[in-house]
Amino acid sequence: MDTQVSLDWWPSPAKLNLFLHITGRNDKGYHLLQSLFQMLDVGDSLAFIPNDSGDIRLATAISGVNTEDNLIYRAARLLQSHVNTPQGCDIYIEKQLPMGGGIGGGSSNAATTLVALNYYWQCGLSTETLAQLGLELGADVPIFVHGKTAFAEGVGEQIHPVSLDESWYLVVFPGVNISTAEVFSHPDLPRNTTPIDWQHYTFDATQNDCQKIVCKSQPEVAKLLQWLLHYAPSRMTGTGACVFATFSDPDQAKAVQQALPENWHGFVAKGVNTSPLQLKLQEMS
Ligand SMILES: C[C@](O)(CO)[C@H](O)COP(=O)(O)OP(=O)(O)OC[C@H]1O[C@@H](n2ccc(N)nc2=O)[C@H](O)[C@@H]1O
Ligand SMILES: Nc1ncnc2c1ncn2[C@@H]1O[C@H](COP(=O)(O)OP(=O)(O)OP(=O)(O)O)[C@@H](O)[C@H]1O
Repeated sequence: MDTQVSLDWWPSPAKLNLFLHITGRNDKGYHLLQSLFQMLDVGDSLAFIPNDSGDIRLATAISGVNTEDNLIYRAARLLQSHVNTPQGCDIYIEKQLPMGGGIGGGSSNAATTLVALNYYWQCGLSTETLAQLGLELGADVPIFVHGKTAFAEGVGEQIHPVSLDESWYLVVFPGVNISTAEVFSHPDLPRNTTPIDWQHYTFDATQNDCQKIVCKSQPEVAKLLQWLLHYAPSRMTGTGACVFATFSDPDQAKAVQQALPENWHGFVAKGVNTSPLQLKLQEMS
């Protein structure tokens, strides 16, 4: 089979945390957050060929990630056992997003897998049920299943969709990977930011509570942030390492991208209120 022409690609978009406040911890030690998740129109792509054998096979390997640990494989297995289907799948991956960048690559891949296989295997699960299932794989999976730009609270499972004005983002990876678990276990991480009323959100009155300790332990992130701040309002996303700069005009974002020093790689993306994954699902239904 010529897979190049016959594969039907499903988008697996990136997100930005426009702000990230840590307001406490739950009884499992997980951090309670408030965050504004901005969906982007850029990301990875996945394609699925269902089979009757029940095997889940990753046709494309991700360097440094074992199949059993890959969130795509784990999402497929989780759904398969939840609905007890005899069906399996071959899964193709076009990876674009840097791993450990704070832009949600792995979580988004898991969400796309749940949504697409729910469609192909005709499981009939609701978006809410898929989101609850996704939470078993990672805190950010539910938000990607819903596929809406949204305020999120709790560990990311309480979601309030919002409609933001059109913005463009230059997202830059400083070339260092950051472990989410390490940031959350740092003794100096602020953990008691006063909760805000998300309906009165402004960029200037918010922050990323992880940014200070990451900038201290990874000077390259601090350097990148200082560089971008000369051009536009900028902030780290998630637990790093990517930093984004915000523009109302895509040409300005592209001009700054052109000016990036050689060791930093960035992409320009549009902020969207509905994710490309949700648009694909609507197109298929
Ligand atoms: C900070 C965010 O990037 C915001 O988008 C996410 O909430 C992180 O989500 P994620 O990468 O899906 O993280 P997970 O894979 O669920 O968790 C990785 C590790 O980070 C810690 N963790 C994660 C999320 C959270 N709300 N509190 C935590 O303490 C836990 O030790 C966990 O074992
Ligand atoms: N399909 C996948 N794509 C990317 N990473 C994966 C995948 N499956 C498992 N992982 C593991 O998850 C780790 C975190 O990757 P990911 O790209 O989700 O980080 P992130 O962008 O920091 O996410 P977040 O913003 O949710 O914290 C990787 O280092 C990798 O070991």
